[in-house]
Amino acid sequence: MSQPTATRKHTALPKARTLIEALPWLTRHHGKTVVVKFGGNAMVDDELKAAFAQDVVFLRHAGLRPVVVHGGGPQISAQLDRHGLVSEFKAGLRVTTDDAMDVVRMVLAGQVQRELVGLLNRHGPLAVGMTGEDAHLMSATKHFAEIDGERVDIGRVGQITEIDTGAVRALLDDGRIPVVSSIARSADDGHVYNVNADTAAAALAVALGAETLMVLTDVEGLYADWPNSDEVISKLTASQLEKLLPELASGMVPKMEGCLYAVRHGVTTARVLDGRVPHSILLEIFTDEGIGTMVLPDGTVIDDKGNDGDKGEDQ
Ligand SMILES: Nc1ncnc2c1ncn2[C@@H]1O[C@H](COP(=O)(O)OP(=O)(O)O)[C@@H](O)[C@H]1O
Ligand SMILES: CC(=O)N[C@@H](CCC(=O)OP(=O)(O)O)C(=O)O
Repeated sequence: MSQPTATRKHTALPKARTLIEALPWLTRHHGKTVVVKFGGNAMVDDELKAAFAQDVVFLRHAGLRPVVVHGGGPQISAQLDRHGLVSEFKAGLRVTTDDAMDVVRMVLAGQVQRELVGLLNRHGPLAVGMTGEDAHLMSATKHFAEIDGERVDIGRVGQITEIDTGAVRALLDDGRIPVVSSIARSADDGHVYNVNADTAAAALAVALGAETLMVLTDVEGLYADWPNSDEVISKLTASQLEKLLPELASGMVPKMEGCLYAVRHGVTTARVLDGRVPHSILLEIFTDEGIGTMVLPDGTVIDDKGNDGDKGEDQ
């Protein structure tokens, strides 16, 4: 019998290279908890939402423990509008009247969460939806906004006082994917509170001892000089971010405050990603590229090339 003279050229070989590129990241993140916040502004179309669900299921099958916290600001505003209620934001937070609270809860828990759970569960019996009310996941007291040194009443907006991670951990241990709406049970008056989803995601990441907080939004990352320039800050330390905070506007305020809180309380990296890019989660976690903005704890050395102790180190 004759021996083959040359190795056959397999057209699928680049796919193997892509898979192998992911190996160090698979090793690094195995068994780690990742809190992924999916912002309402990033839920642009059905295709993107389906790609988001695929990525999260991929993380789960790759041995990570993903937890989804979702937003829905634009969806809430649209529904309020249909009810003839106006949307007003103060210090980046929705002024939430009792009537608006009913709408917030209906849209987040009844629409956005249900849709994401449905998309994830196309891939198997994985996702379980919950709000902060379930099993005392998130308790809150009334939050007052601070504007120009004044304490301003913004209605039923909550400040998280306690997180009971028991139910989320039980779901993760059972191989499920918790999908959390940012509504908290009230620790002071028996009702519920509206919590900004970035704030909720950061608090949950800390309480779970997550390795990564990933925030998907509708911009490429944190712009150094928004809205004048599209230069994205690729990496910064907690202290560098703290200095920038007073210059930030609108939705970026709770987002970056959340990232800062997370890395100051044990989360290894907090990242802001462009949710409009299909499969941005996989690109960020499993490739050498790294997209968006990464916030690292103080003490991480970032050199001129933007290298640090994360991407590229293990190669
Ligand atoms: N420095 C900045 N870099 C990027 N975006 C910024 C910045 N400052 C303010 N923004 C605004 O913050 C928005 C993202 O926050 P938000 O609208 O709350 O999104 P999400 O629904 O994803 O939470 C961006 O679309 C942009 O308009
Ligand atoms: C208090 C407060 O502002 N809550 C937010 C909750 C939803 C949210 O945060 O959604 P995004 O992540 O899409 O912005 C709101 O009512 O819009």
